[in-house]
Order: sequence, then C-alpha cells, then structure tokens
Amino acid sequence: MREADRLAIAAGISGYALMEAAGQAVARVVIANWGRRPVLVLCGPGNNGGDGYVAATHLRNAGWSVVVAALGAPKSGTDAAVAATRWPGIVAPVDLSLLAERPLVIDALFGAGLARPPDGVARAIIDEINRLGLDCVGVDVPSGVDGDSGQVLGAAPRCRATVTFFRLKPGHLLLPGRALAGSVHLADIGIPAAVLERIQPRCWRNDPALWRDQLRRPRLEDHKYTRGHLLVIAGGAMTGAGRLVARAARRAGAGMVSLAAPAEALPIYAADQPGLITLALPKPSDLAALMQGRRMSACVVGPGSGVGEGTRDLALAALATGRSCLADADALTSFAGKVEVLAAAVRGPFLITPHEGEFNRLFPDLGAGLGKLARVRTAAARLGAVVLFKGADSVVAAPDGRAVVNDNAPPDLASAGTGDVLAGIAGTLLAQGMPAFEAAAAAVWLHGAAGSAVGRGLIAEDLPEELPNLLKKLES
Ligand SMILES: NC(=O)C1=CN([C@@H]2O[C@H](COP(=O)(O)OP(=O)(O)OC[C@H]3O[C@@H](n4cnc5c(N)ncnc54)[C@H](OP(=O)(O)O)[C@@H]3O)[C@@H](O)[C@H]2O)[C@H](O)CC1
Ligand SMILES: [K+]
Repeated sequence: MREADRLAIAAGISGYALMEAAGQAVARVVIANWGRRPVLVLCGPGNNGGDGYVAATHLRNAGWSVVVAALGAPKSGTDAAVAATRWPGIVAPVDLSLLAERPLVIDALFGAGLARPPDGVARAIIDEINRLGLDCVGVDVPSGVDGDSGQVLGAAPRCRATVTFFRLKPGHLLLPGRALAGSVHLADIGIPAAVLERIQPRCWRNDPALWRDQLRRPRLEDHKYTRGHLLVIAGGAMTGAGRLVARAARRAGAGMVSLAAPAEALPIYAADQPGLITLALPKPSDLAALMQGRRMSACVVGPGSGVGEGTRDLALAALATGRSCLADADALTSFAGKVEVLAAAVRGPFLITPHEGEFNRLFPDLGAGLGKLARVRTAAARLGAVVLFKGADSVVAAPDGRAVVNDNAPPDLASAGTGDVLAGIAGTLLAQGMPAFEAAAAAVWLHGAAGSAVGRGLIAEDLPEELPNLLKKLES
C-alpha cells in the first residue's frame, strides 16, 4: 500500500489529496450508517491519524459534535501534520474518560504503519472500547490488526465497520482481522488502477474473474473421457467420505468418476450411485497401468482411505504417474512427520487440501503465529505443490508465491463431510486439466457459494446438488 501511495504520488497525485479523499470517505461512511451523535476521533502520530483529522473536520462541518484525541502530534512537514492544522477544534490527549459520553469512536490510531503491539494509553483505550462495546469505525484497519496477515498485535478494537482505501488488504479477509473489521467499506481515493499493474500483487481475494476462463465448458464433440475421468481412492470402513467425493466430482462435471476401494465395500459404493464406476483397490504397483489403461486424468486419495502405509504407498504411486493428484484427509495424516517424502515424490500437478489439524501434522514448525498466508505460502514452496488450507478463511497458495484468500464460505459449512465435497470438486477440475492453483481457487469458491445457496441446516450431501446451477451461472 505504501508502494501504491508512492506510485500514485509519482503519477502526480499529491499525498495530501489522497489523505483528504481517505478522511472524507471515512466521514461519508459514518454519516451514511449512523445518526448524528457525539463522536470521538482517536488519532495516532502517522498518516492513519492524518485520515482521522480529515474525517473529524468533515464530520464537524456536517454539524456533528466531534472530539479529537491524539496520541502525539504528527511529525512536522508530513501530510498528517497538515491535516492536524486544518482541524479547527482543540486536540485532547487520549484519555479513557473521553469515552464516557461519546457512543461512537473513530479509530485512526495505527494503520499500515503499525510497528509493534499498542501499549500504554493506546492499549488501554482499545481495551476499554471493547469492554464497553462501543460502536467503533476503523480507519484502514482496526488499530492492532496487521493488514498483511490479519493477525492481532496485542489488541485491536472490535469495529462495526472499517473504511479502507484503494484495495482490500489480506488482513480484511483473514481471521481474526476480518471479524474485528466488521463490514468493510472500500473507498476509491484516486489512486490510478495502473498502479496495480506496477505493483503486481501476488495475493488476491478469491473471485471467479481469476479462474472463470479456465473452467472447462462442455463442447459439442465431447465424450465422457474428454470431460475428465477422475479416480477416487477410497476406503473400506468410512465409505461416506468416498461417496461424497464421488458425488461432488460427478456433479462438478467430470465425464466419468471411478472409485477404487477394498472389494468388500464395493457394493456399498455401487448401491449408493449407479453412475459411479467401482473397482477393487489396486496394488500401488498396478496403479499407473490402471490409470493409463482407463484413461484416468486425475486422482483423489485420502478421504476415508485409512491412515497408514497402504494409503501412503498409494499416494506415492499416484504421484509417480505424473498425473494431476489431490491428497486430502488420511493421505495427509499418513505423511505426518514425513512431509519430505511427499515433497520428493511430486512429479505433476499436485494439490493438498489440509484443515488446520492436518496442516499442523505435516508442517509442525509452521505455527499459527506466522499468520495463515505466510504459513500456506511456505508450505507450498516447501512441498512444490499447491496448498489449500481449509477454514472460514481458506487460503490457496502456489509454490511460486501466488495466493488467494477465500471469503465466501458461510459458517454453515463447518459440518462433517463438507471437506470431502471440496476434494471432489477440485478433483474434477484437475481431471479436466485446470492448473492446480486455479482448480483449488475455483473449487473453494464453488464450495462456499454452494454453502451459501443452501444456508441454515445444510448437510454435506446438499452441496453437490447446488453445483449445476452455480456452474451454469458462471458460464453465462
Ligand atoms: N493510499 C492509502 O492507502 C493512503 C493511506 N493513508 C493512511 O496512511 C496510513 C499509513 O500511514 P503511516 O504513516 O505509514 O503509518 P501509521 O499512521 O499507520 O502508523 C505510523 C506511526 O505510528 C507509530 N506507531 C506504529 N505502531 C505503534 C504502536 N504500537 N504504538 C505507538 N506508535 C506506533 C509509528 O511510530 P514509529 O516509532 O514506529 O515510527 C508512526 O509514527 C494508512 O493506514 C492509511 O490510513 C494516507 O492517508 C494516504 C492514502
Ligand atoms: K486504524
């Protein structure tokens, strides 16, 4: 963002003009969403505080009762110093007593320049805002939230709304930042779009615009093999997982889905879905010939497969074929403490879809303190594969550092079996030749959209049935 500022200023836009637009946007959001009431504007020493002085001035001009409290005077010669001199009222030192009759707080303490956990009176007032449950509007980010990671440094106010500028930052999408930001308003402050091309961002909010063109649309001359033949390697005991993978894969548009499992379980799979091809589980040494002979273009291994050597060897055999491969669930746990074995086996497009527990078993040194985006990027680089870390704020990262953050998943998706559905959708997209990064991004978006379409009371079985409609909409 600083680079965006710098480039915009280099393009002839004054830094103060950006600050004026930013502060004005904050005032506009406040006026649009709250009735006139006494407001306290907390200003830090940097440009975030500068935005605060501008917002305070606009609110006062609109007839609001405004008190400004500052942590310290902005450095002279800065845009923030100009904004402070243009504020016509007095500036009080930050003090908790100011909260008493001010039901609305604008938090312009720290933004992109947050350098350490807020302490002293800054920390005390953040804690007090939260204790009193006051309405708070964050400027750029809730102060204390790291915009790059969504992590909280020490403390941050729980905002009802946050007004940010130019583009959303990862911290608006990643937890806990996303929860603390409340509803996020994105304001255009006059930074030219061309600046984005110069910056070449490597992290995006997940959106169909990123991958829609790469979804494979059915063609007149298609037959079932040209639409992707996915092999699902499933288990003998937990058959629900494999059935959900297969059902989702079929609804996502695979031309054919075959499921391999121990012979005694095959009748269960066959009875569940007449259109599913069932096969006895091959020996690892026979897997390549099976996939080649049956023109299977991708493989999903892990859901319900069982943890252990058998699953591990099948996953390694699947990777050795060089075809697109997705490992989830038991296939990941089977490599706990042995992630280097998995990494060494990667030949072709490879996607893993761990949840938090599975991720931790594979990458115990990449703890939560690093922030999800950094954890997933590091894991992808280490594995030489695309990693989709599942959760309310799923992150997909490629070994080259590209990443997307997904924010369309409703909490209803926190339900058993939904991860298997995700694996099935991604498996089909891989089988259709979509690159692993885009396949993962598309799958997690479709999964979230399907979850939203069902809403309350959803069960994993509902999700595949939403896919035809969603795909139709994406193609139109
Ligand atoms: N294009 C835009 O998006 C625009 C953004 N604007 C706003 O500018 C801020 C970023 O401003 P910046 O001056 O770089 O940084 P901050 O204001 O966030 O913070 C820097 C100052 O705060 C001090 N600081 C940092 N952390 C702490 C802390 N925990 N406790 C006390 N003080 C802290 C820091 O002090 P140092 O000692 O570390 O130097 C700085 O004094 C962006 O977020 C937007 O709101 C512009 O308005 C223009 C357009
Ligand atoms: K802030």
